[in-house]
Amino acid sequence: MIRFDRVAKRYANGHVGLHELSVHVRRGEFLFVTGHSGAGKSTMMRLLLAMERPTAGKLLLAGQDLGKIRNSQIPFLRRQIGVVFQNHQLLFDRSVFENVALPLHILGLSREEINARVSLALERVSLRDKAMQPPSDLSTGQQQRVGIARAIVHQPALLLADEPTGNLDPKLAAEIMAVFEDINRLGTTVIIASHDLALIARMRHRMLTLQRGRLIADGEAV
Ligand SMILES: Nc1ncnc2c1ncn2[C@@H]1O[C@H](COP(=O)(O)OP(=O)(O)OP(=O)(O)O)[C@@H](O)[C@H]1O
Repeated sequence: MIRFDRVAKRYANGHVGLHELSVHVRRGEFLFVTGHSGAGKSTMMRLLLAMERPTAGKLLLAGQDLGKIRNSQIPFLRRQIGVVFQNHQLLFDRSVFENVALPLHILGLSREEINARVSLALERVSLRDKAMQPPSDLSTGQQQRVGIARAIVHQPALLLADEPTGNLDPKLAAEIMAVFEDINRLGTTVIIASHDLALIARMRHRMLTLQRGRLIADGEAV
């Protein structure tokens, strides 16, 4: 599904985000990306979202060459991707339902279709009973699950998460990871950037380790 072929990213200020990264991610995989601050994790995510372009090499996502993608094609690319942030960026003056429905309004779906898809997404994160409440009534872990529901409501093939458990205690972090595993079991490819090696080691998935923009390990965490 994703192929980084000697992809490099050098920013305009001369900082190097990635040096010649070569990685293949199959459809349906669950993958962690780890490494110290500045290792290149967010650069990988931004390249996949076409927020940045490679300065060398070739990056393919579902057959599309992201080095050559036209700006007009980027919104279509992003419809295939869901993104979860550490700071879930919910709107506190709207209900949980309305927060999750936002990406669907942008797609211009009918009211019935929106209701059905939001219900399904809230079901996946076990929050159907909270639909009409504002996010401020929810716990931190529940708010993060609303962020995940919003990221999957348009049924993306790929889910990216950048430090999704950064603010959570270990028990809540493990619960959030279990939600990602459930979503992955339904066929979505999941890529999670995380510093939390203890949590990653318990989960037994493939892990890429980056160091100063270079891939230094690729395999199950031990
Ligand atoms: N927009 C930018 N402009 C210039 N340099 C950047 C930019 N974004 C990242 N970099 C540089 O690229 C390198 C990799 O940064 P990146 O943010 O990808 O690392 P990271 O592994 O996600 O770190 P963190 O865990 O702190 O988020 C760093 O040297 C950083 O300074």
